[in-house]
Amino acid sequence: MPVTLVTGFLGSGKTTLLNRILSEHHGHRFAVIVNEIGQIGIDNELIVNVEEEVMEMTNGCLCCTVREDLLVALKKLLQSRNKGEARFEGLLIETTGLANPGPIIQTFFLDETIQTYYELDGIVTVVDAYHIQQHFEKGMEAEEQVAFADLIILNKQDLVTTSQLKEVKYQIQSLNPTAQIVPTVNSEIDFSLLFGIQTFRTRDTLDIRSHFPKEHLTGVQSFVLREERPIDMVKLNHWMTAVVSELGEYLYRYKGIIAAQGMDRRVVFQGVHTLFAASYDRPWKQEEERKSEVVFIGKGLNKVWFEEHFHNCVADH
Ligand SMILES: Nc1nc2c(ncn2[C@@H]2O[C@H](COP(=O)(O)OP(=O)(O)OP(=O)(O)O)[C@@H](O)[C@H]2O)c(=O)[nH]1
Repeated sequence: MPVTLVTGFLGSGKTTLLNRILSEHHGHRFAVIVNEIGQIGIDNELIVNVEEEVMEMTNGCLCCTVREDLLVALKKLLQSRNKGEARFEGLLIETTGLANPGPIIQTFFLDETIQTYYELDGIVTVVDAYHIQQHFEKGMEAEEQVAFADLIILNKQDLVTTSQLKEVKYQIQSLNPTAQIVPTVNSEIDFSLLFGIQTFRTRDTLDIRSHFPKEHLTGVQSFVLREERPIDMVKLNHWMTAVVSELGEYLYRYKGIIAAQGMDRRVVFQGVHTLFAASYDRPWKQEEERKSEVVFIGKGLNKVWFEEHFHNCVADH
């Protein structure tokens, strides 16, 4: 069961998106888990025509206090699916103003049942094109949310001019060079884009979309490390373990394709904060240049230091 995490700043258009998913006839059935701080739960009244399964959690912020709740909700959904009470082919989890998706992601890797039945597919962030500048400037968690996304729904396109939209797109892409950006009005996105993102599996290319990374006001930046010589995986693993334990808090996202020494397959490695995983991917193609490329997105990172240490992971160095 593919699972998509949906996040975004207050008022950016998440509920609008979910309502569309739940009410439009698109031939797919999705289950939705929503989360809201406080007693009066989210937009339950707003979630109309609930053919799909909606579960609500009202126990505070999803990222810190209710992981157990999430586990319970996930299992409940599975049970009702197995009993034939609910039919769905994908799950969306809506989170409120999430700054660190790590604990939620972890939930999908730690529990055996969950691991067997669910597959975390990707992270979608809804951005308010009109207000995002303000959110960035005030140093709110909007930058983090943009930084860890795989797909950005750049909503409220109707409220900005073409040149403003272009500027916002440029800013977002320079913050997160690998995210796909889709401008929308009323979160009207092609639903097929929300599933099958497959970040947490492997992808064919790294899709570095921006070649002009820059440092943002609050110190969030991105950079790409490249190496043409084969990498020693033991050294890389050793170094990355130290990096995430030291700097995990500041590392919003990192993804890479590694050409490992003595390995005919590509190694894909990626992580969010302290969670990182490496896996074997397809074999290198004959005509393909075997090189390693890793994107780091984080706060206050010293690119030169990263470069030096990455180069130290070269085999026989
Ligand atoms: N002009 C304009 N308004 C929009 C658009 N998308 C959503 N809105 C409006 O913006 C407001 C907030 O949208 P919601 O979908 O409730 O946003 P949300 O992210 O769920 O908000 P929270 O639940 O507060 O986090 C609503 O009044 C929407 O009708 C858009 O593309 N253009």
